[in-house]
Amino acid sequence: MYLVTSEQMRSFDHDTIETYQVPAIVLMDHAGRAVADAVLSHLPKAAVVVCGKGNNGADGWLCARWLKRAGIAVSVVTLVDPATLQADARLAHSIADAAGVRWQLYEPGVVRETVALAQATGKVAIVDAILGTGVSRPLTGEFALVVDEINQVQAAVVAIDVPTGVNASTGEVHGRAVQATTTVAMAAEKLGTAVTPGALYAGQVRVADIGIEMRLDDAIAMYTHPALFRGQYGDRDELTHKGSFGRVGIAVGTMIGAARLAALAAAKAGVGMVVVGGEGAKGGEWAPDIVVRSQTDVPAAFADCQAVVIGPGLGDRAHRAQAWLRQLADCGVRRGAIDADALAFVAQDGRFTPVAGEYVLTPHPKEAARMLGWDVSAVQARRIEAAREIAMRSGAVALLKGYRTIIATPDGRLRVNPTGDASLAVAGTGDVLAGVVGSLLAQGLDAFAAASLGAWLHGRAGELAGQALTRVSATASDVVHELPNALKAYLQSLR
Ligand SMILES: NC(=O)C1=CN([C@@H]2O[C@H](COP(=O)(O)OP(=O)(O)OC[C@H]3O[C@@H](n4cnc5c(N)ncnc54)[C@H](OP(=O)(O)O)[C@@H]3O)[C@@H](O)[C@H]2O)[C@@H](O)CC1
Ligand SMILES: [K+]
Repeated sequence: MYLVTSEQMRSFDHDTIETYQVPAIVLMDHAGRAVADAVLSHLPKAAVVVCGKGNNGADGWLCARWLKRAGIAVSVVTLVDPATLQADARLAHSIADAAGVRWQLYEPGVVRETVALAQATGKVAIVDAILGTGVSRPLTGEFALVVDEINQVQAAVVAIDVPTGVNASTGEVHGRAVQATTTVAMAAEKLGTAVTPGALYAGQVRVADIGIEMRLDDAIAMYTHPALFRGQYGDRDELTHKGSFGRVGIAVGTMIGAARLAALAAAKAGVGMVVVGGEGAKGGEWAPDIVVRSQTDVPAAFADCQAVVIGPGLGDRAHRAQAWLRQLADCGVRRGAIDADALAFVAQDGRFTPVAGEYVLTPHPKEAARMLGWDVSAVQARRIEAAREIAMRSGAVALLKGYRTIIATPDGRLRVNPTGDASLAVAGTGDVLAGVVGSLLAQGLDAFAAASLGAWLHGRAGELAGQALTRVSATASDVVHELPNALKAYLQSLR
């Protein structure tokens, strides 16, 4: 569940080698063995291991030896002349060479030909040992050619640590990347394969314990998991009453449907009371569980709430968001979810107005781009940086929506949400998320917890709606209906 950057990994490798006195070649041999096991699980008759010049390549040479011992017809294609290899990569090559592993120097077409020849005997697997955490620039020349060749042949591809071309820290793709079937990550999954676009290249990620000692602290990113919220959410005993679970205020503007979704979602996520107020509140049709306040003035309607949701369906009333936040703070209301059009009043074109208190901003990539003054394509290529920048500059928790939603805090902590699928790619699901996050904030969770648990529940509800109704037919209302089942899944994983 931990997600590490290249820099963190380098420091852990260094500690293990220097302080714990485990020689690097021992770690790499464990890595080679773990990758060989992953290759064998594809039941190939032959394997082609493609090695680069660094330690990722060293893992590849050692893996080739283990595959040979397992009776697989293995050959290495190397991008550099082994005579020029340095340090541990040189030793790894010698070990493989002494064991009789066959190898040849890369030339364009060689991977394709070697795989085609091997396919005569049965299933073939390719091992990507070209670049790991050391990738530092776009792939060009033979590195680009070999990646294209690997991606064109029909074979299972097992990537060592990260697929070549994926930046292990950021998930950016350096021009092109190996499309892996399986990625075997050493010691911990790299942040770059947890978030998009990197995640789309990694296939199934397995983590191998190769004996690296890791220092785990707040600086380490992780996947959101229910166990993180044990004791904070989900337990209710006989002595609790509606006042124990807070009141959330949902601001209603001109588009009432969005506010209705947010209000229902907030109720299903367990808040003690959902209050709607603002201009559109009185005219709307609300479920009987929703309390409608007659005040059209948002701060006055929500003065006794613990949290607010500002954004869903506000439309052209969103320009008042900033004044509302100030007035709410004066009444002691300093937590909430800010979404949709209201986000523009926190930031636009890179100009930020910081938000004080426990607030969660929930932009989708287009809204994030508008806030930062970036292109949407830049936000999608560098999602971690985008989320971090919004959090740091706004002083609020940023939740950047999309597959593998990223949650960042102003002080640099990071979570990646593992739940959710294409069922959520429909209008209104963002309003549902804002309602859930507001509900959790009103129940007392801090902004980081509310954002990460909110994304988790919302994502799981989306998956469940897709399973019940197909990803094509599932709507935002269906996601609301599945929230109780998402909550059951949450409670079950705490057992
Ligand atoms: N350290 C340890 O003890 C352990 C390490 N382990 C393993 O080692 C991996 C990290 O190894 P690493 O640091 O040697 O980096 P790696 O990814 O092999 O790159 C090598 C060199 O490639 C180059 N290069 C960069 N970009 C390029 C490009 N676009 N196109 C062409 N070349 C490019 C660049 O050198 P440059 O050309 O810039 O001089 C870079 O230094 C890690 O992922 C894991 O698998 C684990 O098994 C556990 C123990
Ligand atoms: K690799």
